[in-house]
Amino acid sequence: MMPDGRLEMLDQRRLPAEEVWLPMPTYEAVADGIREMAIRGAPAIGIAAAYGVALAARAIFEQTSSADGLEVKLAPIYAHLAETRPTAVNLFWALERMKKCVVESAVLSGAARVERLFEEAAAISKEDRDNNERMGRLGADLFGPGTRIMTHCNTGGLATGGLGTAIGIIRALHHAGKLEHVWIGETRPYLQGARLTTWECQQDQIPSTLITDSMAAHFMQQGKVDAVIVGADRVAANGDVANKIGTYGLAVLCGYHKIPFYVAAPISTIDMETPSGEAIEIEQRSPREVTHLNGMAIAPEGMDAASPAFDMTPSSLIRAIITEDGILEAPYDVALAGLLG
Ligand SMILES: CSC[C@H]1O[C@H](OP(=O)(O)O)[C@H](O)[C@@H]1O
Repeated sequence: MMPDGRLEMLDQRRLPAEEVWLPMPTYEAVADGIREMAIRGAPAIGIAAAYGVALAARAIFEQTSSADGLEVKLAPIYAHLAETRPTAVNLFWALERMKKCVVESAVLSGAARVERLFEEAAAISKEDRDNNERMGRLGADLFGPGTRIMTHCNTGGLATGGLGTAIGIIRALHHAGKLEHVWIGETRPYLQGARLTTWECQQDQIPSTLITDSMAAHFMQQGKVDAVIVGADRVAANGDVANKIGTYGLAVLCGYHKIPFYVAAPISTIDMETPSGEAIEIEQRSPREVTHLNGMAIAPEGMDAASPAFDMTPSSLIRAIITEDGILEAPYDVALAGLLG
């Protein structure tokens, strides 16, 4: 959110080559940005959707000179934003929180009510930033000096409201002088690792190496990985985790190589309404994201391709789930219920 009240988002599809800020004048623009992954990352998607609701309320007020009846008038906007991507629970968590704010702000009128919604969206973003810092400190305490971490996808500032989840822990380790190296998985097909995590690590001068997804097992076998830390898009009530495609394979490799596999996730990514990983909807994206790279075909014309954007890691493969309010261990159903009281 710019000082003059305009919303802009860094177009993550253009990184690392170009830093292009996209104006987000309407909730439709926000929805397009989420759907097309200009903005991506579970917490960041939730924050963007929250601002999308506030933008819609401002448009209604400007068009009708009234902020009355927003509870009804915003219903199609919630639905439009909810249809963008199905897996990251943060999107739905943020929309529910904004719905609650809309109801509670009915005591206000006009511009004051609209301003209250922007304040709530800003609060969601700030809370995520603060949560990242707490999660970073808690996670960094798990490791000693000379730690070598492997990570997948992008879970940093581009994906959250702050320093990141898994990358927030990596940053905390680096700042504590305990991080020897980070192995960054490229994360085909969108290349969040190759394009975004590398960009963030270079900015912070974090010692790191980009590897292809197919190299992960090799470096584990070479004894060069002390732990794997990844993010999450949805944590089910039994501790199963949906995260970027390729996560499950890393967890299985960790089990074989006896390397601890950690998930870093804020409480806003925990979904106690979903009993287990089987119930999590896995987003299926365009096969073109697999058959093309920067618009250039890398597979024969007409070749079918699968493009599940996420996979599900069973809780049995997870050493601990690191949240801003504590580090959870199995049995996760008990630990999660205890955390969320
Ligand atoms: C802290 S980001 C969490 C999660 O979101 C990413 O998915 P996407 O890039 O498709 O939005 C990835 O799964 C990260 O681990």
